[in-house]
Amino acid sequence: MSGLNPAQQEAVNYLHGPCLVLAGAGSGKTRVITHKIGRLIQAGLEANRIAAITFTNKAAAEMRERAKALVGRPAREILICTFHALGVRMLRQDGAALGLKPAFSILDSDDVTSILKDAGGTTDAATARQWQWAISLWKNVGLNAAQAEAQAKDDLERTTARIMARYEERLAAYQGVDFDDLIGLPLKLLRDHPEVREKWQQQLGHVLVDEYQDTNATQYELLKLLVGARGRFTAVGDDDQSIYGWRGATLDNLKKLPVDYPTLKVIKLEQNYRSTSAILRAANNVIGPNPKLFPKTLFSELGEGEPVRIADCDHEEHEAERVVARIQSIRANGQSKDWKDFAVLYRANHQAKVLEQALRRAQIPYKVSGGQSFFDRAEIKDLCAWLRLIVNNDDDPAFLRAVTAPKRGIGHQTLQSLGVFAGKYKLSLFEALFSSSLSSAISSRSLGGLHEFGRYVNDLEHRARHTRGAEDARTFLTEWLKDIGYEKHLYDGEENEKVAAARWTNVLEFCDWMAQRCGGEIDDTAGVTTASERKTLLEVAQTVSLLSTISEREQDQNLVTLSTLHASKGLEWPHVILVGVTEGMLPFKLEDEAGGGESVLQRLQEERRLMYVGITRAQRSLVVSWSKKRKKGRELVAAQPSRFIAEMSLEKTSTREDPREKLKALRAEFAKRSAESEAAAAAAAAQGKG
Ligand SMILES: Nc1ncnc2c1ncn2[C@@H]1O[C@H](COP(=O)(O)OP(=O)(O)OP(=O)(O)O)[C@@H](O)[C@H]1O
Ligand SMILES: [Mg+2]
Repeated sequence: MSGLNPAQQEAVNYLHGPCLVLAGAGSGKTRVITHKIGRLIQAGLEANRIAAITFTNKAAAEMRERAKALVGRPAREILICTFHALGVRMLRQDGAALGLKPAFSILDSDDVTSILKDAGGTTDAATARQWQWAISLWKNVGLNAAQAEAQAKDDLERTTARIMARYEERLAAYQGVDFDDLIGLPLKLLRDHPEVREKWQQQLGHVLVDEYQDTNATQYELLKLLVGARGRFTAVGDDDQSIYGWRGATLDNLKKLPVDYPTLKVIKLEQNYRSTSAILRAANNVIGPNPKLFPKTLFSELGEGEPVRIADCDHEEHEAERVVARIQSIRANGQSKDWKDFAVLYRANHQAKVLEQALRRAQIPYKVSGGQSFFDRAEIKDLCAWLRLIVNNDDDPAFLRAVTAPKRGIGHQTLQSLGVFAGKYKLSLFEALFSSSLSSAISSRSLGGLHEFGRYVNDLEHRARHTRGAEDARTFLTEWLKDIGYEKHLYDGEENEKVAAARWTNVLEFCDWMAQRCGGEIDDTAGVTTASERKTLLEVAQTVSLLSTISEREQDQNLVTLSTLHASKGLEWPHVILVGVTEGMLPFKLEDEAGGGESVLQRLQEERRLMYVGITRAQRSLVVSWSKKRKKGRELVAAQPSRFIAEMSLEKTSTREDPREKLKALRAEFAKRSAESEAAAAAAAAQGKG
């Protein structure tokens, strides 16, 4: 119980009923979850009967580390994962009740787009993505295609609902599930199959949920069915940090809890342990104008600290230069030595580019989180497609990708004929390939190529099933890449040799990572299998498509973080710089998109929460920067500081950084450095002589 205040202790000790911890940023909610895991184990609950649900894989990995430090070995048996990974586990174990094979495929967003293009008869990706968006929102509120059509408000919605019906048929045929199904199908499973529900309710002794404010309606229903009438759960959250409304998350889940669980114990935490008073005041001022779901007060005992600074910049590049100068000057004056003490946060992914360029020029090491993930790279997607196909032969999108990566003389025409044939006989592409009547549709030469491919996949599957442990996996992967000639394929397909080499390095890194998983050396943060046991390549391949980042490895590296505000949730850094706090960027274009589902006011409130999340990531220093020009398409337009800057109502003690002062400091810094390097050169020369 050390390291917990009385309110936290109360939450941690309340073991046998429903409990909600509702509190502002940095008040130790996540700490309550990790300590409560320890307390539950101490009270005799078996580790494998505890489930802790986090918002991202990365948060799960961190929580597992903390749990390990608290309870030691049993930590590996606790189910610590996202709602989606929990869904995967449930479907692998019990999906048969829904007609799902244990080896079903998880389709990523690109797969979904291409299936929708096909289902809706368009080649336009933008249109397909619009459908995708609408379908996802429907699924998140628990509507199926028929229900969506029944409640459609206009022709567009009706058409989309019909496309959804065709899309769902295809998923069933592929044995594929999309991300929303990872919540929707487990929910259906528990609803419609009492014996499965009973099993899970018996199995789970306590469920803990972090970032509860960002759960959606289906996740809430799933949670309810998992915990059953006993309601042994602990949810922690902060209504002021709800920032995924646009993806279907709803604060109704907070309002419903006391109604659905009349014995709910509500605990509030008021002390913030993260930020200085100056930072906390700015945060409280910003969130002030939002309507209050629950009244909250937050205080800090970390002292007043540095004033929050505002940086007025001329344009984006100028902003990026000042970010660099800020980081360098904090390091120069000895306040922080580590790169990992810094984070630069922004509203939209595309804002990272200018920052990356400036950091590279200054040779500052950084990582981009919440941006393009390792698994989104073309070469990694190729390899994943092969692995998916090995795991589930009926995965048509994976088939189409693998059969052309690398190209093996099977042309577009052949694949199209194969597709038509498969459609006619309701077969997957892989099944169709071995059909005896396929020869009527395809030339014998092409048929030879297809059969060879099919036999090769079967052979790989057989070998992958019997490849266990890191060393064998390494051999398998090396041989496989050689067999298919993947390295040559990369170099042939890329004019720039450096780019090809970088892509090949990614491939090797991926294989290494797969091998480590086979050896049980890496915790499986998706929680699909238990960590630390040796696994077969086939088992590891099954979980691959769910893991969206390899960033677990980056965790300990000493790098500056660039991140979207959304991806920064739950994290903290000593020094934070919020960039692009410019009207139109944050809040993001409110007017342009007015008339959507939400009102402009609701959207403004969500943007304000996003600003609050950003400010409250900072522990010791915070700079908020904006620029007088912002990009609108290709043009630069005049811009105003965000209204949130005024809303922070910084007192007079807060400084607006004066660029001239900065320049003076930088010049001094430059002079100091050149003196240092001259001295170093002189010393080296002297040594040379000696
Ligand atoms: N009782 C405590 N004593 C000292 N430090 C604490 C205490 N509780 C939490 N902390 C520290 O305060 C910081 C914030 O805690 P934590 O991340 O759990 O807050 P949170 O409420 O989950 O924040 P967020 O809303 O951003 O997710 C962490 O560095 C944590 O270790
Ligand atoms: Mg937290």
